Amino acid sequence: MSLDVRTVSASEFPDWLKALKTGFLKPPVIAAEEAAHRLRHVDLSRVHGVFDGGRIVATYRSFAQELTGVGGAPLAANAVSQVTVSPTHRRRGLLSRMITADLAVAKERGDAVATLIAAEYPIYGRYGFGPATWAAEWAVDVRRAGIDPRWSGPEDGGRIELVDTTEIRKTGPEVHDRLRARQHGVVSRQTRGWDLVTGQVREESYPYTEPFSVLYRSATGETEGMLTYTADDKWGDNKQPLNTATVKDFLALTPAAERALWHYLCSVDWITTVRSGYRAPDDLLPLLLPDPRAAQLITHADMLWVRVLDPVRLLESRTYGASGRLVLELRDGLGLAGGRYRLEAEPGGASCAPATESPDLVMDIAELGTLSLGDESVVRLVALGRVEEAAPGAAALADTLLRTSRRPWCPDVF
Ligand SMILES: CC(=O)SCCNC(=O)CCNC(=O)[C@H](O)C(C)(C)COP(=O)(O)OP(=O)(O)OC[C@H]1O[C@@H](n2cnc3c(N)ncnc32)[C@H](O)[C@@H]1OP(=O)(O)O
Repeated sequence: MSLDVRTVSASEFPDWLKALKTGFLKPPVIAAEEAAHRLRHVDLSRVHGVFDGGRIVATYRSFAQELTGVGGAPLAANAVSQVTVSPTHRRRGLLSRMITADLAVAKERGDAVATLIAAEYPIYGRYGFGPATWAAEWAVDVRRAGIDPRWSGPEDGGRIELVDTTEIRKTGPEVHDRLRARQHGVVSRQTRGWDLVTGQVREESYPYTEPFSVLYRSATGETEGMLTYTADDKWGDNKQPLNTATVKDFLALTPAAERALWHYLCSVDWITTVRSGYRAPDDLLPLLLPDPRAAQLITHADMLWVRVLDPVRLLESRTYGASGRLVLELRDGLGLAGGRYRLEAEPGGASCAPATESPDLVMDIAELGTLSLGDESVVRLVALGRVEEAAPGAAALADTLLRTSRRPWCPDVF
């Protein structure tokens, strides 16, 4: 029987969710209320399923997103999510069928990039995605960190306030939007995401524990940071506290807010371990501790993957720390964004246009995705054999132009 790839109707959506749960190894049941809530937050014209007779055996969804590029300009992104193929139908090319069709539509629509968080590293490179941001997680042994046990709040005139999650639901989106305007790698967060992380909507598929919530307000009263965390209420023998605080959401708009919120969390009485959640690999956390070795790196892995659809828009919309000219030859097996482009970059702006002269650098489109947010070194990619340096010195010049002093960060999993 032939397999039918098509969009899903509202009445088919609960079955689509069951197929999604099957692919993600979650119990394949869905409460009517959860299905109804999820339905309100999807654009069904971008929800695809593969039908085998009456059964949905693969799921795929994309949605409109904004990704902050280097320098703060938003890029229109096709966010790819909820990709599954049931174990009965794996490795017959179903993912390839769904994603190649969707990327072509995204290109047609004019999206600059496609984005996703990869469940497993080896899946998406073949479709032109490259890892563009990385995430690190630390476990801090608070007792060894050397923080002054008498600390009682920021010394810079700022304040840390405990608030209810209803306040986070109100204030959080604005903090996130302000962060997005200044931090490359951040993606827009969906309303449903805010409802779930603040417990406004409870679903069986999203186990929720009410977190502790704090805001950092600067000396002038501006809200410049928010933190939510849970604690596990654990005690050891001999009545010693052994509590782990786990960060759920940590958004800081300024270094002062970032320092104050970490200092606060590492100073809560009874907390002996802090798990940081996924942070940028150059987060201030380890180095702001008097003894950075108290922070053990427990995760270091790829986070946001980017698939460039429009190299001209990507390269013209970002800022550059230096001036230079490079001709890039991009190879694209899906025929969406390949070609030769001349980039003329200056701190004040850049132009990028199709070119005919010989290239300085030759790479697959996935490598441009990896370089898209300024995180990776072209010199390193040349050393790995993933970028060809056709003109001597071009890789070093590209690093001077493309890399950023602070690393990109994507706080959201979608
Ligand atoms: C953005 C997100 O939603 S991430 C979530 C992704 N989903 C999951 O991880 C859930 C569990 N896994 C699955 O549902 C499926 O295995 C999928 C969706 C990852 C792959 O679906 P399939 O239909 O089996 O992929 P498809 O047959 O199109 O494979 C295309 C190619 O990718 C390769 N591939 C697919 N999945 C994987 C994987 N997990 N690891 C390594 N290679 C893989 C295939 O071998 C094939 O290679 P080839 O072109 O050299 O022959």
